[in-house]
Amino acid sequence: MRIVGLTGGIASGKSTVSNLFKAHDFPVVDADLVARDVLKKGNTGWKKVVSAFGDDILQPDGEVDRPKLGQIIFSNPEKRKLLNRVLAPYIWFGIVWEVLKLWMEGFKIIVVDVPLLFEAKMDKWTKPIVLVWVDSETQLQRLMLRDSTSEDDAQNKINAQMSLDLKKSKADLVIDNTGSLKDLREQFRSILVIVTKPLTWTEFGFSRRGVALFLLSIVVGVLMYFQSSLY
Ligand SMILES: CC(C)(COP(=O)(O)OP(=O)(O)OC[C@H]1O[C@@H](n2cnc3c(N)ncnc32)[C@H](O)[C@@H]1O)[C@@H](O)C(=O)NCCC(=O)NCCS
Ligand SMILES: Nc1ncnc2c1ncn2[C@@H]1O[C@H](COP(=O)(O)OP(=O)(O)OP(=O)(O)O)[C@@H](O)[C@H]1O
Repeated sequence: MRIVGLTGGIASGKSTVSNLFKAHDFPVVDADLVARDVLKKGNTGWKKVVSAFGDDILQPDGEVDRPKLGQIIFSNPEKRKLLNRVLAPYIWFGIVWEVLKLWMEGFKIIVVDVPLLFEAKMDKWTKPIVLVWVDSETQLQRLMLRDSTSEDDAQNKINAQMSLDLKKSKADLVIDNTGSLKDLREQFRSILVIVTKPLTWTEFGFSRRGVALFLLSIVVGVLMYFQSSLY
C-alpha cells in the first residue's frame, strides 16, 4: 500500500489538489474533516477541549464555537500547543482508522490530506509527500479573500504553521500553486505519473493482496510440512 501525504499551508491549495485526486478516483482522507468529527459535541475530543478551555468556547447548542476557538489559538501559541496536545491522539487515531478502512476495501494508493503533516510528525508514515506551495503574498491574499478576514487575522493563521519554504525542503514533490488553476492542473498531471508508478515490493507487502499472499504462503508451508512428516 502506498500512502501519499498531501500537505501545504493554510489556503495554499490542498483542497483544490485533493479534489483533483478525487476526480481521478483516488481515495482521500481529509485530516480537517477527521478533526471536525473529533470536535463534535459529545465526542471524546470535545470533552477534553471543553475541560481544557472551559464552557466559554461553546455555542448555545453545545457545539464548539469554531471561529471563537480559532481566534484564541491562532493568536496565542501556548493555547495552540494546548489544543494540539489535547486533540493530536484522537486526530491521529481517526486518520489511521480511515486509512485502515480503505486498506480493507483493497485500495493500493491512498492520499492523506494533512495540513500539519510535518508539524505533527506524521510525515514518516507517508511516501511520497506532495507539498502544495504558494508564495507568501498570494497565500495571504487568497486566505483573506476566501475567509473574508482581516490581514492581521490571516497573517496570524499563516504564522501558526511551519513556513512553506521549510516544508518545501522536506517534501518529495512540490506543486507551485502561485499561478492559475490551469498551471496547477498541468503540474498535477506530472505528479500523477510519479504517484501511480508500480508499487515497490515493500509497498506491495503492505497492501491487502500482499498480506493475503503472505498468510496464504504460511498456510501452504505449514500444510506441506505436516504432509511431508506423515511419510
Ligand atoms: C481551531 C479550529 C476549531 C478552527 O476551525 P475553523 O473551522 O475556523 O478552521 P478549519 O478547521 O477549517 O481549519 C482551517 C485550517 O487552519 C489550519 N489549522 C487548523 N488547526 C491548526 C493548528 N492547530 N495549528 C496551525 N494551523 C491549524 C489548517 O491549515 C486548516 O486547514 C480548528 O481548526 C481545529 O479544531 N483545529 C485543531 C485541529 C487541528 O489540528 N486540525 C488540523 C488537522 S492536521
Ligand atoms: N491556482 C489558483 N488560482 C486562484 N485561486 C486558487 C488557486 N488555487 C486555489 N485557489 C483558491 O484559494 C483558496 C484556498 O485554496 P484551498 O481551499 O484549496 O486551500 P487549502 O490549502 O485547502 O486551505 P485550508 O488549509 O484552509 O484547508 C480557495 O478559495 C481556492 O479556490
